[in-house]
Formats: sequence, structure tokens, C-alpha cells
Amino acid sequence: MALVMGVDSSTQSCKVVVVDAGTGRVVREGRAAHPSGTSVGPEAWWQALQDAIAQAGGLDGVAAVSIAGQQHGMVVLDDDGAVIRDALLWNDTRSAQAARDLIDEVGAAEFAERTGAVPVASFTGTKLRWLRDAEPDNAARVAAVALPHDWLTWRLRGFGPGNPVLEELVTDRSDASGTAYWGADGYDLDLFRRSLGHDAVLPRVLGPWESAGTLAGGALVGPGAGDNAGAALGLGAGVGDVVVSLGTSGTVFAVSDAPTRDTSGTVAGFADATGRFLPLVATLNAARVLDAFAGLLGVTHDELGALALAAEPGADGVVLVPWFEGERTPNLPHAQASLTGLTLASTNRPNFARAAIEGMLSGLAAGLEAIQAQGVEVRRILLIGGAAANEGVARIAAQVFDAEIVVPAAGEYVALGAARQAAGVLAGGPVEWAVATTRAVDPDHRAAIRARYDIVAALRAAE
Ligand SMILES: Nc1ncnc2c1ncn2[C@@H]1O[C@H](COP(=O)(O)OP(=O)(O)O)[C@@H](O)[C@H]1O
Ligand SMILES: O=C(CO)[C@@H](O)[C@H](O)COP(=O)(O)O
Repeated sequence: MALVMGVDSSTQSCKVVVVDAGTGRVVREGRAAHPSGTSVGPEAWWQALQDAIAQAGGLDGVAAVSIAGQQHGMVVLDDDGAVIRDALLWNDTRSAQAARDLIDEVGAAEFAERTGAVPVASFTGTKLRWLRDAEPDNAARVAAVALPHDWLTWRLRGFGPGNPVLEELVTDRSDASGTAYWGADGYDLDLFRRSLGHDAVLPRVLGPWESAGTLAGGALVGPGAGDNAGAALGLGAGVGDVVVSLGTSGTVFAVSDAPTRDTSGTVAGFADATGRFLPLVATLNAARVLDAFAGLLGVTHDELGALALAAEPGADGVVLVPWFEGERTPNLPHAQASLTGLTLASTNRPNFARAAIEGMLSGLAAGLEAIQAQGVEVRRILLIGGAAANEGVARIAAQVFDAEIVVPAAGEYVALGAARQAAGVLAGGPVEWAVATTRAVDPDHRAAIRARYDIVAALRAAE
């Protein structure tokens, strides 16, 4: 039995699965936590990766490995292969003005045409522009720019400060498509130079089943992927499938044969990990909203879900607009959260729990409508990510989204997608694995939840 390893280096942790390359069955697993914060030293990810791999029994017997990871993070390297400063993550909003500056110079429609998306503070290019303006000495030292998964792949292959071969950096088109300087013809070096202010080495973009090389022990290394594209691959998502992922970020995305170019900037026209496209809407406020409310109410996640189900849909008028970390969609990087609609009668624990879940999901439901408006077909929604394990979340999702909700069997779908890519690299092309058992949630759409949320969110956005 050939074994392959898949990695998800996500915002909060690193997850490793070792699976049977023929069937996708998980045989070993490991996990290690990442530091909190929106600016993180990449060495912590490298340490967590090594810990998680060790927990998963190491690379013994592994024939191929691929690393997927959180998108967009800016990892800047000097000539010696050393990291110049902490990486700015996808949820760091300090580059909001830099994003506006780039759009003013290039134009939103031109950005959408050239890269498939209009940049917001999450995108790598805006972080490079921030570096150019705020830390010019650091910007001048940049010899290479990588994304989190590119850099980890490079380290795993033995490169780094002791062996700084920058030209050995590799990536894939799914993660490259989130930089704001990559398009249908490859890197857009004009946009890259506008961001950083000068040229630098960029990771070579490998094909979906192309190998980056071989580890000392003999394992092939795959190109890796952005985490959302990794999840789509792990789920075997096809045209008509929409994935809603509830991790640190909330994302809603669909697999599409055709690219999208939303000049409003709501839908990011990313690439997937197989040669297709992945139109995506992301929010900055998802599972951590529930973490905060579970803490506030002094309950576990499961108890929070049960409390929410004890309240009526609409939470008796209580609305949480959950922009705790600012927001990306809508693009309000400096916004704050608000809880409104409180009366003496409605101020109770079940309504608070329900408002938290409804608020987290409502922004994503609006995102799904924006994706549909791009002409993308929607047949069903697959609910994944840490908060998808919550029964209350799944049932309330069936009330907030106007589409069939399906919850795949619990699993690390990003890491599984990376493993499936590794199996494809080994086989020289895509492999078919049976998709894990899924559970459909009874349809229960309640249009009134979104109607009220949209009114309150629009008022907050206008402030
Ligand atoms: N049963 C649950 N209900 C709600 N939230 C949960 C539950 N289990 C885990 N979480 C939350 O999910 C998040 C982790 O999800 P994950 O998809 O791994 O995030 P990321 O990919 O951003 O690192 C954490 O904030 C965690 O507290
Ligand atoms: O910015 C995006 C997508 O554009 C986020 O989805 C990140 O890729 C982080 O994902 P999680 O770690 O929250 O799953």
C-alpha cells in the first residue's frame, strides 16, 4: 500500500494526514498549534509542521507529500534566504490604504481583467505595497516573495538560510491567484513592481500534478495549494458544488470551468488546484465569533449550538453584525461588531447564541448570491471547517442559505486535498477517491433572517 501525506498549514494550526494513496483512507494524523495574531514569524509554522509530521509517524513509508496552506500571507526573504520580518497574514488589515492606492493607480476594472480580482488588504500585493511605503529598508532587502505554503515546501525540501537557493521556490496556480500579481498569462510583473517597488524572485508555478523534486528519503513533493482550493480537491467538489468553510475565515466558493471577473471586488476570481477556477468570497469573522460568544456565555461550542436552537429563527430581533476584526466582504477594514435589537424581553442567552451564528452565516449567504450573480451554478452547499462540526450551525445554515446543505463526514478536507494532490503527483494525473459519507440537513429556509440582517448591516456599513 503506497502512502501519501497531506498538510494543511492553516491560520490556527498545522494538520497532517497520512493516507492510503489508492483509497484516501486516513492511516495516521498529527496536529500542532500556530501562534495567534495577524503577523507571525514563519519559523513557528516550520516548527509546527515538523511537530505535526512527527506526531503523524514521520515521513517513513510516505511516497509523496503536498502542503496546502492559508492564502495570501506575505513571506519576504533576503539574498541569504532569511525571513526579513514577520509574515503579514490574510487577516491583517494594515494594508487597506495600500490596496486603495493600487486601485487608484491601476483601476478596479483593469485589476479584475488582469488578475481576476480587485485587491483588498488581504492580498499579498497590497502587503508588499505597505512594506514599500512603511518599511522601505526592509522592502529594499527583499530578494524573494513567497506565500506560506510555498515557503514551507521550500523548507521541507531542505532549502533555507543554510541553503538559500531562491530559484527553487515553487507554488501552484491556486495560491498564486491570490497574490494580486498573477493572471491568465502567469505573473504580472508590472503589478508586482508597482507593489514592492522592484523585481524579486517569485516561486515557479507548477502544474497541478507536477513534482517540485524529491526528499532525501525518496518522497516526491507536490506543488501544494491555497487552503480553499485544497478543500475543493479533498471534497472532490465539481461544478454545481459550493463549499462554505467556517474556520478563522469564513469562505464561500464554487468550482467553475470559466473564470470570473467581478469588477465590484466582492467575488475574487481565484484558480483551483486542478486547472479550473474557484470564485470565492471571504469574511474575516467566522469560527472565532462563536469562540467569543461561547466564552461570553460560559458554554462549550456544542452548548452554544444547542442554546441557539432553543431560540426562534431571527433571535427575536437580536442581530449581531460580527465585524470584530474589521471586515473584508463587505470591504470595511476598520469596522467593528455590533449587537442590536435588544429589548428586555429579547436579551437572553439563547437569542445571543443564535444571533452569533446567524450573523456569522448571513455575510456568507450574501457572498453566495454574489457568486451566483457571476453566472456560477449552485446545486448544493458543502459545509466544512472547524465550526461545521456544530449541529446548531448546520441547522441554522439550512435556515440562512436558500440551498440544500450537506455536511461531509468530519475530516480535515484541506489536508486531504493536499494528500490527494500528492497521490496525483505519484500517479502522474488526478486520482479518484470515494468522497466521505455526507449528511443532508433538512431544508428550512427562513428568508426573514437575512432580510433583517441585511438592513442592520447596511446601516452599520454606512456609518
Ligand atoms: N464544534 C464547534 N463549534 C464551533 N466552532 C468550533 C467547533 N469546533 C472547533 N471550532 C472552532 O473552529 C476553529 C478552527 O477551525 P479550523 O477550520 O481548523 O480553522 P483554521 O483553518 O482557520 O485554522 C477554532 O476557532 C475552533 O474554536
Ligand atoms: O484569505 C482567505 C481566502 O481568500 C482565507 O480563507 C485564508 O486562506 C485562511 O483560511 P483559514 O485558515 O481561515 O481556513
